[in-house]
Amino acid sequence: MDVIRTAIGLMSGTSMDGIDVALIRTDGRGFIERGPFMGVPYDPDFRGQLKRALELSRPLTDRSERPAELREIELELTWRHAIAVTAFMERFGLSADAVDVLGFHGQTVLHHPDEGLTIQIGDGGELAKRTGISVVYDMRANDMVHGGQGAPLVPAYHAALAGKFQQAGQAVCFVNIGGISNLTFIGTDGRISAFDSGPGNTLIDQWVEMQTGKTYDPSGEIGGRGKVVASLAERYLQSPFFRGNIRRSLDRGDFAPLQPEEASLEDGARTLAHVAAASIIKSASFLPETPAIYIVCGGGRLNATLMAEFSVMAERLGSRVLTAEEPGFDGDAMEAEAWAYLAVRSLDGLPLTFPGTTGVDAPVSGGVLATP
Ligand SMILES: Nc1ncnc2c1ncn2[C@@H]1O[C@H](COP(=O)(O)OP(=O)(O)OP(=O)(O)O)[C@@H](O)[C@H]1O
Ligand SMILES: CC(=O)N[C@H]1[C@@H]2OC[C@@H](O2)[C@@H](O)[C@@H]1O[C@H](C)C(=O)O
Repeated sequence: MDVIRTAIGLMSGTSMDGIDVALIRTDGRGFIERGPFMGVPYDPDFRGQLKRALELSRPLTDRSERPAELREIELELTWRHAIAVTAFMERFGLSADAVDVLGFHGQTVLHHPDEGLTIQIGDGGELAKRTGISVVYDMRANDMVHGGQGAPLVPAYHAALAGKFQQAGQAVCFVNIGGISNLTFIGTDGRISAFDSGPGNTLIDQWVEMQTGKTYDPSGEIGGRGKVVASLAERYLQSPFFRGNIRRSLDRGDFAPLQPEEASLEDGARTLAHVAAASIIKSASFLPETPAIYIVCGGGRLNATLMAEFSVMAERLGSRVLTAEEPGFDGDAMEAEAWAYLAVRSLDGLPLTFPGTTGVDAPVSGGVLATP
């Protein structure tokens, strides 16, 4: 029998809004028992430091390079993860020896898949030392070495969750609407097809923050009061990214922010919510078939304006749209759970990525193990 391990996944995503912490028990294969979840938001000062890390990383050409200021931010990020793990274990009454492994994503500061360069800051060795728990980190690099785009990695977990839909003969597509959105299609025959689908919340967040100081559009209510400016929407939707399914993954900076003079606050938020929804539909045209069901995860599912647009577009094409919670998942915890799952797979040398997910030449494992 395969070993069942207890793993905690740690995700600091492209929205840079905080650390998601989730626990699962899994054999890294078909057995998954989902445990508790906790979100630890970043304060504005640290969000500022992460934005600075993106700037500092722009000129880097070697993924291990750490200019002094970037290294300081990396250590601060790592310590914040250690504090988040400790708080999580205290809250849920767990001791360090009850957890086999931490799956540590770190923070993506640069992602140029066409150049084979992806950089995540986060020091796995330091995290293992601080928490007393083994850490699997740097899970994207080996995929790139083998011809993949280094993202998305969550599809292996989505596929493991999709069993019940497969048994019901339904082709299902997970949609993660984070800073960037990504899709995982699982056919009735188990076939996986996955890729980033376009801008998610990042453009909306940047727009709302620039105009109001709020970091996002709560429930999509600002956008809900606006109208779509077709010419602006088209500017995004005519991007070459949507013309072919060659580039499977995106960088946070691939779509330029809307400029303040280009729209009113409300119309800008509405237009960008429309762009986020339409991007998913455009990219979904490259899936092997139209999914019977979309399962929506990530913070974007809480933007009612975006969700209303997406539901209308998807239903017109014959698909049903469910939030992750409707079939019993947790849309906030999904990526952190996935990082826990991938860490366990890494320990067992199982593939993390597949030709149908990152475009890697053949299924490969990945991740680096650090012990306390
Ligand atoms: N209540 C809410 N109403 C509207 N939008 C929300 C709400 N809560 C979160 N969001 C949006 O979700 C974003 C965070 O989503 P999430 O945590 O899924 O992204 P991420 O994991 O950082 O990104 P990625 O998946 O690209 O790595 C926020 O930046 C915000 O735009
Ligand atoms: C390079 C990188 O960090 N990419 C993220 C980003 O955020 C969403 C999308 O773009 C996805 O490709 C990926 O994250 C998820 C967790 C993944 O790898 O599956």
